[in-house]
Amino acid sequence: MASATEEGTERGSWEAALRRLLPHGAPLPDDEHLDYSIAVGCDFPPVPHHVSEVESLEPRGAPASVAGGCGHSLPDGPRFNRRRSGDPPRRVPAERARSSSVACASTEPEGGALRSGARTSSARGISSFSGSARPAAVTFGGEKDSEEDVAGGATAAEPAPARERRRGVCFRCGKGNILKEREACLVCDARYCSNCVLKAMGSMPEGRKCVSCIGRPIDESKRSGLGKCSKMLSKLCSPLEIRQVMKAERECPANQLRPEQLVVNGRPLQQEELDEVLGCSMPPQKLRPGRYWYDKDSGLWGKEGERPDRIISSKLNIGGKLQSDASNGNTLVYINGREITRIELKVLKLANVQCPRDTHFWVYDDGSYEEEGQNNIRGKIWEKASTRLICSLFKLPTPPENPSGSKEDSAAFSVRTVPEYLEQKRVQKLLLLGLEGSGTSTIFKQAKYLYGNQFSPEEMENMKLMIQSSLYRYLSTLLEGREHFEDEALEGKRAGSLHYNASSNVLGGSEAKKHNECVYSINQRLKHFSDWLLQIMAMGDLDAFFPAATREYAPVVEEAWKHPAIQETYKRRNELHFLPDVANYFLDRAVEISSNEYEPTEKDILYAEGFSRCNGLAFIEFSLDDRSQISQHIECPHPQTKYQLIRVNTRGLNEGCKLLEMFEDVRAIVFCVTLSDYDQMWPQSSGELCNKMMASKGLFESVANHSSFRETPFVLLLNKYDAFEEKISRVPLTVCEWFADFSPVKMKARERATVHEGFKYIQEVLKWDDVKDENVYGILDESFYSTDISSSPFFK
Ligand SMILES: Nc1nc2c(ncn2[C@@H]2O[C@H](COP(=O)(O)OP(=O)(O)OP(=O)(O)O)[C@@H](O)[C@H]2O)c(=O)[nH]1
Ligand SMILES: [Mg+2]
Repeated sequence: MASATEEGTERGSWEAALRRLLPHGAPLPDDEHLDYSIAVGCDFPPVPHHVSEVESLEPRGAPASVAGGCGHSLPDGPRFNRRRSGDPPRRVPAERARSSSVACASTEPEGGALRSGARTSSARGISSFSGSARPAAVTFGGEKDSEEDVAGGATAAEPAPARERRRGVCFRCGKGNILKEREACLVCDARYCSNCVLKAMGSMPEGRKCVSCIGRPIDESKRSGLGKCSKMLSKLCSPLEIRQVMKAERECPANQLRPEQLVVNGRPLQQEELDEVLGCSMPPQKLRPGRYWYDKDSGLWGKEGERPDRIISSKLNIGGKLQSDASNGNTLVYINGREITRIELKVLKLANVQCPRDTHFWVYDDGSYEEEGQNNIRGKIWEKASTRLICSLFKLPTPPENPSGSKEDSAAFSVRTVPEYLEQKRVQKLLLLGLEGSGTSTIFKQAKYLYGNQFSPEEMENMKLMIQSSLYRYLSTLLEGREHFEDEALEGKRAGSLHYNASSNVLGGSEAKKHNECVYSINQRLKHFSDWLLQIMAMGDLDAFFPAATREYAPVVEEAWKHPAIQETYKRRNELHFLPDVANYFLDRAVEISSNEYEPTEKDILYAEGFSRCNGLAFIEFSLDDRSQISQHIECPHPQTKYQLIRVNTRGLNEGCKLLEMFEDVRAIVFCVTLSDYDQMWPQSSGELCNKMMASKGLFESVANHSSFRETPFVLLLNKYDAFEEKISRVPLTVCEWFADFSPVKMKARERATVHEGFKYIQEVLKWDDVKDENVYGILDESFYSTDISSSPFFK
């Protein structure tokens, strides 16, 4: 009853107001045909004269905040939003319309809001944003506006207002579908379309937050995305604005961790302790609220109950006393009082540290260690490269190679902000994989040359032996092919002459010889050599004969290679599936290569198959020091981001790819496929031959489906494009059934420029992956970013 009376009064008053607007005596339009006026906000060019400004109102007792905030320009959408009697209350869109009908006083944060529609590239005073109190704004009219607009009085610890969510719908205009990009509020996760985001977030003094969420703490799941710009925002704002907003997002006090959120060695931190952790030269990365343990002497740091996660600066006075069960170890071996975990013990043993049960070690921050009470340093744990590699494989931390104790470094650190510093310290692991012959070693070697790593004398020696022994491998493939072609040719000959022989009856000695020889025939001496070599190859004993046999047989190798029968065989190399196209490059110089004095040139090294004879695991670290075109608009990893390129020999990958479990934490997998393999054959594990491209596909699928890489981005490199181009005119692509939907990166591993471009491309993929990091923007937000790599300048 009461509401019916209210509605009657409301109706009477707006009718009276309308009557005053209409010409005298004009009838009121009936409800159904009533045409509402719509006022739309627009940005006019600035007027040349000064327009006096109205002081903002600060009504006493009025709620001091606005939902769906706005800047100076009028928000677009209806100014009047009158509900007709009888209409059901609209849900989310109605609330949004209400917030857009709110008029804002001109008290936006200093520097001005990013204006709707128009982009301003003027610099904004970020320092004045940070932590400044929220400006008051006046609200007019809407029913119960104050209910959701309480941020002005919010304290940092207050939870964000719950918002009604509808997937894919913009929280402000209510439009959109799940495929459209949305920018999310770091506090309440409200998502806005590109038309509304600047209106809803204003000038973003604390980064991407709705105006009503300013001053509130961020949703912790979004912490790792602080300061990482989205594609959407980078399109809407100028690079300068982006930099400032992202800086504010990273550095404003409201977005920082609070000390009590961190419990170290069982005790919550005080503000000074948190400052000490964040301000030290090696702070923990991606710090999130939680319980941690910290070993002051070694700098080891980890989550409570877990193995060490990293090494941070030592000697920080933070938290409580380190407990023996801090990492939940059960090995009866102790480091600085903490019982270490099984994995740590394993690594210590691999590093040749004697550690029987009940050993108590003191370990210092440089890795030197001694047994408790013995006063005798026994060595340094992380000194050897092999130990560091093992640690990185088992995901155990190692101290930086160049300890940052040096004066220069600490001075540099102190002027940098912590987030910048953290970006720099990141080492992103890239795993390089591919079927044998796919060029992984060549890319690895190119990366080594490109990014300033030298081959050690030991590696050079290995390479030399590898090249020398490969001569025999190539020759044996040719000799085997020769035998086969010879048999084939003689059989044909015999079959052809059967009729002739039968009629002529007798065959003289020279005639018989003619019929037992063909272009593929060789003399007795070479035949002996051929039989010997093929026998060794069949037994898989090639390596046992080298380097001893190398020099001794070099002239025979040369003679065999130059023999017309072998040259004829070489002409049919397409039929010899295991003869690589570099065979002639090395066989032409058999004597020179076999000599003791031979030193492989850079070209020889790149042309050689593989990296070393044992072809095990290899890794290098490098950083890309330039910024690509794409990264100009998107906040990207610091140019000093380090990459660790790990190359694994795929021969070790059989048996369910168990080895791959060690590489769970790689940031990306670079999988190489040789384009020119589409007509090659390859022996499967059963020994049966199959198309090599299909074998590559099989390996790719098994790696891509491996449980360790569910979230890992893959980059597919289609390699040996030059060989492919040459082949495609001769052999139709249709001989292979696999050419479906993938996004290729073409690569000529022998050309440095393309390898460099390739790595820059990989860098971009990682950046996109960072941007879409689901922790940051919500798991279901598939629409948030676009990885349309065809827009990449590196996509050719
Ligand atoms: N034509 C051509 N040959 C290439 C290219 N990249 C590599 N190769 C050659 O292909 C052969 C095999 O390359 P590798 O780098 O050994 O490939 P891999 O088999 O993945 O590496 P390993 O498993 O260590 O042997 C070598 O002779 C390379 O010189 C390329 O882009 N074009
Ligand atoms: Mg190889």
